[in-house]
Amino acid sequence: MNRHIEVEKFSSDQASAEPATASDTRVTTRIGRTYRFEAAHHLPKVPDGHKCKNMHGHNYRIEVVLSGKLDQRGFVADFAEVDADVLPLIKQVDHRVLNDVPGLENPTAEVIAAWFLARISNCESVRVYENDDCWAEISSPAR
Ligand SMILES: Nc1nc2c(c(=O)[nH]1)N=C([C@H](O)[C@H](O)COP(=O)(O)OP(=O)(O)OP(=O)(O)O)CN2
Repeated sequence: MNRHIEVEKFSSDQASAEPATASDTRVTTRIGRTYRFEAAHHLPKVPDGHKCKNMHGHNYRIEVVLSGKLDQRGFVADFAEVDADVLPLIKQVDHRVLNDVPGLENPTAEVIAAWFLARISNCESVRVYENDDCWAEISSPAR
């Protein structure tokens, strides 16, 4: 009998809940943009004999995620604003030896992801692909 009452209460709570919309101030919306760059690197901290100790290159892909409430335009951020933050960073690494870039002396995918996260406003996470199969992702601490 008690179980029956609980089920009825749950159904009634569900029915009264407002469906969430993108402009609902209770919800957080995420947006993402993908960038690409090509760069050389070597990993100085791997043991001798590891193939990545040698200079080599990757066609990197990075996925940048921002989150927040919608502004009056209906944007978390204009993708053009994300570009304004990220493209100067891409310019610093594209067609470069990453080890020469300040902060990327040990340019693992993990370190590269952290380097971007620290430099992009309101960034929730960055995922760096070294190739189609291997990636590293870093997330901001909960805001
Ligand atoms: N956790 C991590 N592991 C490795 C990283 C890294 O950044 N984080 N990086 C490397 C090297 O950069 C290496 O070049 C990557 O090797 P691999 O995944 O094998 O990629 P390749 O492009 O060399 O792929 P092939 O299939 O060998 O052509 C290693 N580990």
